[in-house]
Amino acid sequence: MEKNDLIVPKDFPELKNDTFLRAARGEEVEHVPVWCMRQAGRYLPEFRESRAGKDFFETCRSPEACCELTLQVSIDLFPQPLRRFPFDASIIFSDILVVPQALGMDVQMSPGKGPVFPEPLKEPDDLQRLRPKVDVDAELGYVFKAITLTRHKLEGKVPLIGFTGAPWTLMSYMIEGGGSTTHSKAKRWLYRHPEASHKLLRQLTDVIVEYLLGQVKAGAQALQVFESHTGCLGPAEFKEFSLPYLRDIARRVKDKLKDSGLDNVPMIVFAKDGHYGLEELSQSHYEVVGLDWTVDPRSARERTGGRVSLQGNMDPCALYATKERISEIVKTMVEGFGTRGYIANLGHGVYPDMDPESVGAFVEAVHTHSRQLLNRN
Ligand SMILES: Cc1c2[nH]c(c1CCC(=O)O)Cc1[nH]c(c(CCC(=O)O)c1C)Cc1[nH]c(c(CCC(=O)O)c1C)Cc1[nH]c(c(C)c1CCC(=O)O)C2
Repeated sequence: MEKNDLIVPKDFPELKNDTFLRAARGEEVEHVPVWCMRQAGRYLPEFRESRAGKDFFETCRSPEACCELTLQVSIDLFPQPLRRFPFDASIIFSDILVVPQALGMDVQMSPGKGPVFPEPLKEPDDLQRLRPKVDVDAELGYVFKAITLTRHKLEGKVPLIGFTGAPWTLMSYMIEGGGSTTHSKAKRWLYRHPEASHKLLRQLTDVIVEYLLGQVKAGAQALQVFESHTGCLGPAEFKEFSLPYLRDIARRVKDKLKDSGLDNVPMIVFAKDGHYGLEELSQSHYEVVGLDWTVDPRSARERTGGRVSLQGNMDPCALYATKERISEIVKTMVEGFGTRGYIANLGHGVYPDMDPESVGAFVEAVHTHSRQLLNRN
């Protein structure tokens, strides 16, 4: 790709539904916007069909495939039954592990097992295996291309969210070599090799900042930072090894957007199971804090003191309930958060065995109940 492709303003179609962006900024809305993490995922038969027999990261490297997978759930582009739900935002199809790949690590997606790093980092000396300087445009330009293409093809129907994994979550994958319940190999580094840990976290942060900027230049209208592995840290480790980098990312992305004359975009931080850090997260330069289902909506509002919009947080497993029960749960959730400065979502991704109809019921319940509440006020 030509370098210049990445910075040209691209005459994108005008945005028609900006409810998600308004809610992120705490502005008035006609209904509460809703989207789901992993909304373009294996719970959809059409997704399984398009992905069938194809290597996961090869799919990620194809802008056309990423665009199609994103659009499948997002807009009225395909004839029924392929068109799905009236989500208020779309998230680009990709993965957080493309960043360790850009740093030079091999990552495979093993069907039924999840991500695998054949040669994880074992000791601080292994940091020498990483590229000291990453040319983000060269290594991750395929994501930027996918974003530009998808933004055009969305025809302004809903905004497009870009994303990244946060430094601690990526570091833990790079050391564990895949999923883990204890994260003990990665946590061993925090306790035994704190300096090397900070070195790696800084290196990841530098790449992530460039990566997010590239996504905005390519057309992303909001950004979500996934700190999926907050739950295995305690408050002290979180404050030392996660929070400073999360803050640095938001501050640097915003400063650089300003310096480049680009408009600010709302940023969402989702630190899964990081309830202990809610106060700090709401003072970290993000417009939105994403919540998992272990946090009570009213208490989250109190603890974040109106400083940020909130996103979340229905237990994904509630999608196993009947439609009527889903509707009740959603009603309680929306009442708890209130309709202002709120983006409805699940507390984590949709699981592959979930019924698409239940996702539809969730989306409809958010729109219906929030409209009723707003009309009453
Ligand atoms: C930890 C993490 C990963 N990836 C991601 C996270 C952070 C969110 C979280 O906490 O879950 C983020 C991610 N991964 C994917 C997206 C796309 C956008 C969306 O949310 O719809 C996003 C935002 C696609 C994907 N990423 C993956 C899939 C499923 C694999 C496939 O399609 O073959 C999808 C749709 C694979 C993946 N990628 C990852 C894992 C653990 C897995 C395996 C999951 C499994 O096996 O169920 C790493």
